[in-house]
Amino acid sequence: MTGTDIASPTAVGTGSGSALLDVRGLRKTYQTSGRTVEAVRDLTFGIAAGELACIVGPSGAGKTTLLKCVAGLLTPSGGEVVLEGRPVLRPPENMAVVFQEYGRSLFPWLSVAQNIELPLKQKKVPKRRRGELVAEALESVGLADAAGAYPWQLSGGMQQRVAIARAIAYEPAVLIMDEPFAAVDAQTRAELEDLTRELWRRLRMTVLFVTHDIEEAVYLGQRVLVLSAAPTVVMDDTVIDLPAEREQLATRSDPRFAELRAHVYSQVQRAKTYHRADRARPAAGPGEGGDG
Ligand SMILES: Nc1ncnc2c1ncn2[C@@H]1O[C@H](COP(=O)(O)OP(=O)(O)OP(=O)(O)O)[C@@H](O)[C@H]1O
Repeated sequence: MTGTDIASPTAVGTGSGSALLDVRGLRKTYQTSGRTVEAVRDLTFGIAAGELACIVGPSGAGKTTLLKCVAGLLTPSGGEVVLEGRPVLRPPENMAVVFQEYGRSLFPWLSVAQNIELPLKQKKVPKRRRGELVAEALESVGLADAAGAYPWQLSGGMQQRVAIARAIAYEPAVLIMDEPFAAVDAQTRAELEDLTRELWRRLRMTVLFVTHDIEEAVYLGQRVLVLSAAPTVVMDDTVIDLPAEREQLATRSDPRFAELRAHVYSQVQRAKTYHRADRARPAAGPGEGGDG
């Protein structure tokens, strides 16, 4: 399943039946005005309960397509996504998504607290419990004082904290994050990365985190999956064997961090041309096990 053949980073098996989230032979082809775009060719991997897995890949690799299928927002052309043993056919109740575009994901006419409370109302959480969850979530992201503010009164980084608070208040089993920090400044980004890891460890959620940023993937993840250029397959799947306690300066200057970053970087470079080079060869290797 993996293109990892160097001695250092550890390759892991994927697509196991015991995973909380299983992506099995996923395919997605878009049909638009007579044009056919094969976005995802064959994706098979599994995410274990409580795991924090990062996904990287070249632009246009199909990361968003994958996440939309996982979140039940898009119907696959083939294969399936299975969550807790059940096929995902619509947005699952126990999943929350944080998108990059925080500006568009929060309702400007609702206060911060009301934004966080809205999905809880839809989930029919009793009023008293809703209040507790909103307060706890705001406290967790360091925004206890901003409950009554409106999103447009907050900085970009604060708005993204609200989006994270809304996701965790929902108490999802799986948290999907689609390039959530791409639009914030470097300092805020580092803080939000640490917040993500802290919340993940404390709340024991399963997190699937998509990013363009290889360093971010290695810093955050327990595991990094590299997708090829579209039509997409999983090219590489590497365990990030850094200590669980991560710290921006110390972790990033760890020689092991540099090795892992170099490995993932080389895989992403390979991913960019994978299909061009692969066309001449029969379909095999990374991604095998799907239905092609
Ligand atoms: N609605 C659509 N109709 C037709 N083609 C689409 C549609 N959405 C995505 N695609 C195509 O599918 C491929 C994968 O797109 P996708 O947005 O999933 O990639 P991505 O890895 O998320 O990209 P980026 O990193 O640039 O955000 C691209 O070739 C894209 O043009």
